[in-house]
Amino acid sequence: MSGIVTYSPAYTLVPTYECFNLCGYCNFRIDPGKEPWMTLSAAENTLQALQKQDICEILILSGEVHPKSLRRQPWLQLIYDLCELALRLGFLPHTNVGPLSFQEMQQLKTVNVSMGLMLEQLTPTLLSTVHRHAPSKIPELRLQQLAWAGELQIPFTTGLLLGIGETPQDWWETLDAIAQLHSRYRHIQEVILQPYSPGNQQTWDAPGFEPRQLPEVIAKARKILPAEITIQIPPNLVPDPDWLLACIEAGAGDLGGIGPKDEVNPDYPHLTHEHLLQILNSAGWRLTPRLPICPQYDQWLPQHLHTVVQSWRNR
Ligand SMILES: O=c1nc2n(C[C@H](O)[C@H](O)[C@H](O)CO)c3cc(O)ccc3cc-2c(=O)[nH]1
Ligand SMILES: C[C@H]1O[C@@H](n2cnc3c(N)ncnc32)[C@H](O)[C@@H]1O
Ligand code: MET
Ligand code: SF4
Repeated sequence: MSGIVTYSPAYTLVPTYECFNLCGYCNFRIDPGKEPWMTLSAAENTLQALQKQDICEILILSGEVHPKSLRRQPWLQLIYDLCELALRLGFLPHTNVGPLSFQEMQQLKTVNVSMGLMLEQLTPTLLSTVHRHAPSKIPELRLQQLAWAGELQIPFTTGLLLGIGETPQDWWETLDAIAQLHSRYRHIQEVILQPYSPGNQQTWDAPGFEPRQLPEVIAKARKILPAEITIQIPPNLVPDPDWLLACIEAGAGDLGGIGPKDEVNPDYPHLTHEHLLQILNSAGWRLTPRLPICPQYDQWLPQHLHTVVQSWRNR
């Protein structure tokens, strides 16, 4: 078999690393109040330097401020302003900053071409293990986000974090839940199958997800999810080229956002573009850049976003 594999040329902006959750596998978070937040002028300098490069997507990825904190509103405002800035400089923002209220999502819809939130895993058993100190990872809360994104017609990315203490049966149940929500709203663009990969900051001591298992999971996910949902895998977390190709053969059609730094997994740098191309081409696959929104969702965009997306499609 052969065909096309896509990726999104992306750069990640981090409004803040501080997070009130303490997921056992996280290598991203710092304690609240430890570091100042990103400033708009720093972001503007960074983004201006990127304008000369072939980057389309700005991924806004953040640690979380508690919904009841007085700092929640300024935090959301910063995220909004960063999206607006990215748009003004010609980029397409995709925000993944944890669970939001319906109103918060509604606001961010006006400055994002798509948004995302990983379900991680729906099994409640993780609430007494890796998610014991992570109220944002309550399964019902995350499912609610997917339903709200559907109601608001936000093109959405979700996914599973594999190897955090769940069983294979749990994978199929989480995938079924995504398929069901999608059949109601038709808003899921892509599902990320993310192998948990240990780093040197996390509190949980466990080996990573075995990447050799990934092709089987992809093949079964491909049967559970409808064909219009793309399965995405992060190539930097599948280190062996043969397993990477096996994942693609099994039905993973997208490699996600690829940029200079994987902020979530800083210990796993991406291959160079040339190396990745060489691996894929050697097996007959073509690697093509894509936008963070699929064409079938363009009609869901507010007019000002529709215009920016059209100009990217015409490049
Ligand atoms: O570089 C990364 N990009 C991540 N992305 C970016 C993603 O690959 C792209 O932003 C989407 O495919 C949209 O183009 C996420 C996006 C989401 O909506 C939800 C989770 C992730 C997780 C990661 C991640 O761990 N590392
Ligand atoms: C942004 C997304 O990154 C994922 N994430 C968080 N920590 C890790 C890790 N150690 N390995 C792989 N993925 C991780 C979670 O699924 C989160 O939702
Ligand atoms: N805090 C958000 C979440 O876990 C996004 C970043 S995770 C490193 O969903
Ligand atoms: S994974 Fe996200 S929610 Fe969990 S501690 Fe890290 S930043 Fe916070």
